[in-house]
Amino acid sequence: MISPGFHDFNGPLQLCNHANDSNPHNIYAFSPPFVRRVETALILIRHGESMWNEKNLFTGSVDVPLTRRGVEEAIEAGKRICNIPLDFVYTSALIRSQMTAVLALTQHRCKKVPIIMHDCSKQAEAWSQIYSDEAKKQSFPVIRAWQLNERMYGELQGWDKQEISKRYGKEQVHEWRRSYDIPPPEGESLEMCSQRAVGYFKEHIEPQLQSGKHVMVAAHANSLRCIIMYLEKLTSCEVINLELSTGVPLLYIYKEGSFMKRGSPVGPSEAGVYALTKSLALYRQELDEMSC
Ligand SMILES: O=C(O)[C@H](O)COP(=O)(O)O
Repeated sequence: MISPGFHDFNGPLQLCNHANDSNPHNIYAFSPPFVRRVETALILIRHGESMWNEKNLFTGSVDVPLTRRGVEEAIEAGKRICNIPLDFVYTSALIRSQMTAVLALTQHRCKKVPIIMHDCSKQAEAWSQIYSDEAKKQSFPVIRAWQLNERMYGELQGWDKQEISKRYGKEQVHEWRRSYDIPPPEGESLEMCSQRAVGYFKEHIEPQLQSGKHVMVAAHANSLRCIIMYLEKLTSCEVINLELSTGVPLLYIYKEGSFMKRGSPVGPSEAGVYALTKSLALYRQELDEMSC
């Protein structure tokens, strides 16, 4: 199966002759003449339900897998994003976000294979090389980064959330969980988490979007809350009310240096949930034609 053409841009703006450009995804604005402007998709997804979400325990940096329901949420999420173009996938170093990403990607209509990148040592990198260009083309590189991990919950990790509320009071616990700059005991505040998560996003993910690549990030409630705070320019007061459900993909379009939210699928299907841009609708149409 030939996969629909993903962009292969070298930079945010390129000079090109659109008259000869037969790939409908490679183009957006035509002004001024011959200047191509990049418009790319960014999907953010919090992992599906984990075994400690189910038990209502503070999890943070503890590496806990998905429940069966979490697995189902990830597959369902995959169905909702199966028509959105993707080139790169980023996850945290924690298994719950990796399970979510990989399960969701099994549903993608382009049928690419998610391949986990191993770059912890030169040998690991060398031994996981792919030598066939065709196999490379038919894969989603899955890049893991500890910087996208859940905020470190310090001495709350492993404790029941309700029990901690009884012990320290609801207000105190809400402050630890939702405030911007107050860390839980020996843990990270959202601000501290933001320094590494948003730092990584700016350094590694934003340049991919700028160069025309479509990206999915599978991460955690709080590492995503601070990334969304950055994308949507939320204040430290506004971010207090930002809640993310497990396994619900959010779609943003990156264009000319800014991020536009295009929807959060809450219904049972993609239809009427995402407002597809013209280029995303063309990508979907191409997938439809290929599967006829
Ligand atoms: O780490 C955890 O316990 C959860 O993933 C997120 O925590 P929260 O519900 O306090 O945001």
